[in-house]
Amino acid sequence: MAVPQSVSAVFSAYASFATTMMLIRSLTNELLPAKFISLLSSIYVYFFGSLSSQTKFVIDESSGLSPNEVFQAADIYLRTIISPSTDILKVHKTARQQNITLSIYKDQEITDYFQNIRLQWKLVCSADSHDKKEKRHFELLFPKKFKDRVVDFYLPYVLRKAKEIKGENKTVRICSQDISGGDEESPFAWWGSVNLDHPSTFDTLAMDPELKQWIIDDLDRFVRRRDFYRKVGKAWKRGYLLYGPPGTGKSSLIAAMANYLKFDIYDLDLSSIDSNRDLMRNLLPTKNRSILVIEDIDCSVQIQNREIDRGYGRPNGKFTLSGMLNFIDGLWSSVGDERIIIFTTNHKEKLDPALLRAGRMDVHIHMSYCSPKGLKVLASKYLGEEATEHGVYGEIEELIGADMEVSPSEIAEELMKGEQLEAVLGGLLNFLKRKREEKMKEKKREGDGKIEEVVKEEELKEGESVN
Ligand SMILES: Nc1ncnc2c1ncn2[C@@H]1O[C@H](COP(=O)(O)OP(=O)(O)OP(=O)(O)O)[C@@H](O)[C@H]1O
Ligand SMILES: [Mg+2]
Repeated sequence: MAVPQSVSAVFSAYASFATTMMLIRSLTNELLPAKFISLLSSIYVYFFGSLSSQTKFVIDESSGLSPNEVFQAADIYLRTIISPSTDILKVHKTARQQNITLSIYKDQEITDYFQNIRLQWKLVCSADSHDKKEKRHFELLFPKKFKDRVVDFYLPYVLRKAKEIKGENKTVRICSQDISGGDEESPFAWWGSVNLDHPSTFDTLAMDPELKQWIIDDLDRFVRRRDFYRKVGKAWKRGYLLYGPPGTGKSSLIAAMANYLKFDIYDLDLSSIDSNRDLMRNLLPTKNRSILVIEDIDCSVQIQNREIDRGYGRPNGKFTLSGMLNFIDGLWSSVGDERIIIFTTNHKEKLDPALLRAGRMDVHIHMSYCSPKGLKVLASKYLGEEATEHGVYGEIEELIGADMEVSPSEIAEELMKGEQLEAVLGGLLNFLKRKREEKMKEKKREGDGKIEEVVKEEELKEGESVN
């Protein structure tokens, strides 16, 4: 039952009064009428509960294989309400963190107040006799009659607060099966993680500005649409296929997306996955608000189309990419929220058509060779705005505009070769000219080859007709 704040404040005063009166009563023996005392005590019990009417919630660190988000949120939230009276605190800071963090230590209690409800948190640790790993859970103690309010309002508030705090301090992490796990950030052995130190942001990405803006808007829309996905009964996920030649920024775009959304990246190596069960074991511990990345998908196709007869997976069944996607869809519909999946490939034409079918991947993004607009971003980022006003720049721009197939990564490499504007731009111009010459020679060779083939074919035909 909801209690208006002002009313409850009045009764709060009454309650302290009642407690005091009861104390006086026990000391002075029947100084106040018994009926009055009993009335005051029942008011106290109604609004504030008594020790015997307390409820305890137990919040385990994980539920099955998945981390328990309420535990994680409580861990973060409680750091912000530690009171000066707490006796023991845990102090930590990794090399990359800017500030020292204080957090609750085992068996320590922290008191919180929410809508006049007194809530007592305690971190309890116990050694698991099974795998000798320490098991942790929080206990949350509060008056029984507020159970609904705690579930409906307080815990969502803790989740929300933790999300805000995480957003402010979040360092984006990249998780991979190749990094050994089991640390505090990734307690499940098969996903180790390190901070993503990729400096790529949408600001530094050289690509068509309209396409860039479209992607940013698409991401914004995606994170805003929780209710929409719920309403239409779809898993809250979005799939992107990034395709294009090497060095055009596919991996950089993924890093920019992660840095923009502050989502962790899970880098999934399909060659290490044998079956749906194996895939499930890897995907279940991944967190919400994350990006699952599968790079060079065209190379994985062969691996994944192989027969499976290792005893797990379907014996002699096929584990295909599109089957895998169906599986991920199903899994995420039931346990995942706010997930992004990104495939990259250098050869879109080699992909399984089932994967390209409409609706499979929501968005296909072509990362192409550098355009004059892309050049501008790169030159001003690497050399400063003045580079684009330099005389040589116009020549470079012209070459790039004339259908040159040069990747942003090749240009970036040239731009890093020195600090002297003139020398660097001159170097880039020479590089482009050399590249253009090579290409012309190659075309000529191809042309000559074709002429030779035609001549040979005609000679053959003549020979046949003579015979
Ligand atoms: N569009 C771009 N904008 C800015 N820098 C870029 C861009 N593309 C490439 N680079 C630079 O080149 C490097 C390599 O690019 P990246 O790894 O993103 O390419 P890729 O498309 O993933 O290549 P691959 O197909 O070989 O995986 C990046 O670290 C970055 O410095
Ligand atoms: Mg890449």
